[in-house]
Amino acid sequence: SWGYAANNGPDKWADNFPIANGPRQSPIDIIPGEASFDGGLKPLSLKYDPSTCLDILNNGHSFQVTFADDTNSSTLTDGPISGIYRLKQFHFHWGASDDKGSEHTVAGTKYPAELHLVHWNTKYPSFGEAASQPDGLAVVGVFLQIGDHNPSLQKVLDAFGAIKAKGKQTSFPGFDPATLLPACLDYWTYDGSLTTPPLLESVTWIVCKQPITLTSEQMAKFRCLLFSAEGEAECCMVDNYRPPQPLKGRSVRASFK
Ligand SMILES: O=C(Nc1cc(S(=O)(=O)[N+](=O)[O-])cc([N+](=O)[O-])c1O)Nc1c(F)c(F)c(F)c(F)c1F
Ligand SMILES: [Zn+2]
Repeated sequence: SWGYAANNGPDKWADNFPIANGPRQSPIDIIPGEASFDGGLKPLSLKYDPSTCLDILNNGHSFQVTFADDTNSSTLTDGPISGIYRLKQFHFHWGASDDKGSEHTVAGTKYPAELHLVHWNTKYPSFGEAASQPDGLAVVGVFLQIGDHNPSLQKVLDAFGAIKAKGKQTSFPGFDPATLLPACLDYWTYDGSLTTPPLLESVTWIVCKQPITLTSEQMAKFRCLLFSAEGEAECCMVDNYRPPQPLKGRSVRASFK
């Protein structure tokens, strides 16, 4: 199946997922000078309840922290979207070294990693149903850059021992994802897609301008996870990012001047 290696990586995804060459694919290179300020864009409203945090899982292409999404306890509202979107999970994309790893880039600049908080539109009955609708998902992207130690992220890293190999999962109660957000929630927004197969074109992307920080030692811990399952030849989980895709006429709006 799909992955990030030469034989099954982003350049091969179109073989099984022809939408890979579609009109609203993600990620993209964000060029700040070409984004248009939209005064009608509202500030993001992210309200997360730590008691909805369930577990942490190595899914073979990243690790994800999954949330109970049967009530409106952890939601995204306002910003560029209308209605209520529920948080389903968050995960990251990162590189084999600190000079690459993010999916979105900013005027060609790559960050060492990118956090994705995946939300679904509650006008649809379920995540799966929402994921097939053009306004079904909203993903908040946050860049990571090397700097100060990140105590909140350290709680996530401390769980890695239990999820080293593909398919491993462990309970992860009481984590507050709001502690992973930057202080300033200025953002760029555009219509895009999932950046992993099935690459569904159902995502309103909301990419924060301000990165969060972590140390190089913390970043190195991400690279201890494995793409491979127990008993298989060990393959380090690195470079699990799709490169930027053609804009194809889309406009990118900025919530800030
Ligand atoms: O739930 C999903 N989460 C997800 C999205 C991305 S993403 O990079 O595409 N993203 O949108 O941030 C990356 C990872 N990850 O762990 O790397 C993820 O686990 N993907 C997903 C799916 F797996 C399906 F089979 C499906 F039918 C569907 F609708 C989906 F949306
Ligand atoms: Zn992602």
